[in-house]
Amino acid sequence: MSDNAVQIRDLVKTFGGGRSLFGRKSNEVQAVKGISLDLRRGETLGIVGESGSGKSTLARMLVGLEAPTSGSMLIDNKPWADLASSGSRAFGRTIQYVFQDPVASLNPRKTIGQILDVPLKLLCGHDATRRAIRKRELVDAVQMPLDTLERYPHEFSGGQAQRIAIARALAAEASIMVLDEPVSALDVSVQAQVLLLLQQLRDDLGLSYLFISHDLAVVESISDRVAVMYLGEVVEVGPAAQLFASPQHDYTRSLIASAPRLNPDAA
Ligand SMILES: Nc1ncnc2c1ncn2[C@@H]1O[C@H](COP(=O)(O)OP(=O)(O)OP(=O)(O)O)[C@@H](O)[C@H]1O
Repeated sequence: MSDNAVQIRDLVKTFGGGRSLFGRKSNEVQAVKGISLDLRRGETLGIVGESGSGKSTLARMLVGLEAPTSGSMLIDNKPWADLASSGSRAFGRTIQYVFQDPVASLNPRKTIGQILDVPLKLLCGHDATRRAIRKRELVDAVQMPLDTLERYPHEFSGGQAQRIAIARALAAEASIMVLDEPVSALDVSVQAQVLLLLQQLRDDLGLSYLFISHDLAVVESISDRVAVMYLGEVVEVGPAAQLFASPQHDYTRSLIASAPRLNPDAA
């Protein structure tokens, strides 16, 4: 048994490279190039890097939406391949994904109660009575009023919709969450509230977060440790305060230098 929530070793993901119908070889893109990384239990590990550095590909592999080309992953001590062979239900019970665009991630034709019913029924197998109790607990956990359950996604602001998406992720009772730019679509004041909620939930429920963002200020504020990705590799990983105060890698230094809110000289 490992003490880590997630253990990643020599992970590679290559796209393309196959032959088209006309026999032409498509260009190969190595989106993830041999990453080894641990997410410790109870921590928030920030992942930063510019667009195209492979952050989302890494996230998608972790939650089973994409298969690795090679390497290994242990998620809550379960080998990735075992989760994949057990189907999406096994992934859903182990690791949950929260996306950037909360409104688009919620089915517009269903009430929030019906949306929360899906994981409660399919992943947890709860009966109607138990589901009704859990739904109340979930909206309460994300500090939304009870009548949320009867309303539709379009009735909520971006920040409220992200709280609901977080409630849906909590429904599965997985202890690991991959948060892919979860506050990037929100106003700064709303961002702070959602980040605070995420921190409270992590501490109260003993969750572990992999927190992906372009926004270094957000990552610095929420992360215990930070990993910096560049062209599919992790070039630096360390405690957040240390990494931002004395970055070791040239790429980390240039990333910090170009972030206005972290570097007053750049503004
Ligand atoms: N399905 C795919 N097919 C082909 N190439 C892909 C696919 N998904 C990602 N890529 C490529 O892999 C590389 C990494 O992309 P990825 O989306 O993981 O980066 P990212 O750091 O998450 O970027 P962003 O912050 O813009 O989301 C890019 O070059 C991208 O074009």
